[in-house]
Amino acid sequence: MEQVLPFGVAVAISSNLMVCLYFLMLNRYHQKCPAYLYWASSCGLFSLGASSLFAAYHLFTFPLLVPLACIALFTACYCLFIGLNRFELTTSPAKQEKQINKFYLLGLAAIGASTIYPQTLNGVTCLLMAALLLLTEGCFCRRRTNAFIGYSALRVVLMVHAAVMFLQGVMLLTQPAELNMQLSETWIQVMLLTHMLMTMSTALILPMLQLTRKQIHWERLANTDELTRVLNRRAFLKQVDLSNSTTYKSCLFMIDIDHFKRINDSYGHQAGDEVLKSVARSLQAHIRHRDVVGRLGGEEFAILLPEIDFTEAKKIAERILRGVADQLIPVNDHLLNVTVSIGVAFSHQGERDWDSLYSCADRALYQAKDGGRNLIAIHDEPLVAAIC
Ligand SMILES: Nc1nc2c(ncn2[C@@H]2O[C@H](COP(=O)(O)OP(=O)(O)OP(=O)(O)O)[C@@H](O)[C@H]2O)c(=O)[nH]1
Repeated sequence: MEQVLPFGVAVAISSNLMVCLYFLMLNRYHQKCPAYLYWASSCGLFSLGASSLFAAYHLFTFPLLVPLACIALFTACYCLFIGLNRFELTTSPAKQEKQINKFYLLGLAAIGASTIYPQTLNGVTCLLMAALLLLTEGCFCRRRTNAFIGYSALRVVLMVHAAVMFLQGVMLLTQPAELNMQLSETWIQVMLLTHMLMTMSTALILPMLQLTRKQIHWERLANTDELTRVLNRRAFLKQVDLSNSTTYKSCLFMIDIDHFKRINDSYGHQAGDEVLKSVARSLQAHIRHRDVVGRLGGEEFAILLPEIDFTEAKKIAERILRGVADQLIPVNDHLLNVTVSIGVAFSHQGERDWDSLYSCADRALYQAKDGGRNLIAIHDEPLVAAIC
């Protein structure tokens, strides 16, 4: 029996331990992200399980060492899933976690049962680990993300690890008992090396994903109007720029709540805020997927509608006018009813830049206000009578 720790096993165990320490350090700096702690546990348990297995086959004959090592290895995969789940990589974290918890308990029972036939223990554990890794991969494969490359790399590593575990499991279960011992050693080495690959890549990928997530969060905060949750003026103008560079045909709605000052004066500023929120929701409910709503300031909103023709734009403006007028907004035990006026301007072939489109839509808006409010005015067209 070889008593010296093979080089591959030693490297893999020590690198897993190093990654474990690295995640523990990250956990200290990101206390609000428990994923790091679970990942550290996963690496630690992997090293512990693998070195216990090695010891059980080469150093001691303590009967419980192999089952305990198998439990540590299986738990390492479980921690890996929980870490990813807490990192919000899955679509419905609570539901997924419940299902995996059940699978984990069943797995522990299966490991316990296979101690009756000790030669099946390693094989069963391998298969259970492969299944858990595949379930983990399956849990977040449908997730949409901006960090596509990072997530794809993570998925590939998970799948490779699962495939290795599966093959090892099948080999261990189908080989005669006398070859099992030899295979067990190979198993420990391959398993450790694939897990090392996985922990190394996730050690690089996870902090990168964390950074991307924070960036997205800050960007969203900077671009959103705090009260109404639509784009703020700056972000809206950025969208206009972007749209101008990709489309020629666009339309702008300028929308202003009628007699909004009266609402503030009669019901208070907070009631006014509720009205602003309701109107913003109503605008968003009546536009197309690619249209963009922004709050330009006060009670003035704008909607940019790219690639739209006259008839469709008019229909959307009518829907908005009707939708807002039909809305009953609960405010201070009252149900308020507000209306908006809409000014519309088109740039059919890119003939108008933003300034000219804005001033045309703004003039149309004043026309709608002058015409009696709750109206749509289209620039260069006769005033549209109240449609609703
Ligand atoms: N509650 C609330 N009020 C705001 C906010 N921003 C601006 N206002 C108020 O919106 C009101 C705008 O009033 P005006 O520009 O006179 O227009 P209006 O009363 O809507 O009248 P018309 O536009 O002519 O129909 C002012 O009283 C502002 O104080 C806000 O964030 N919350």
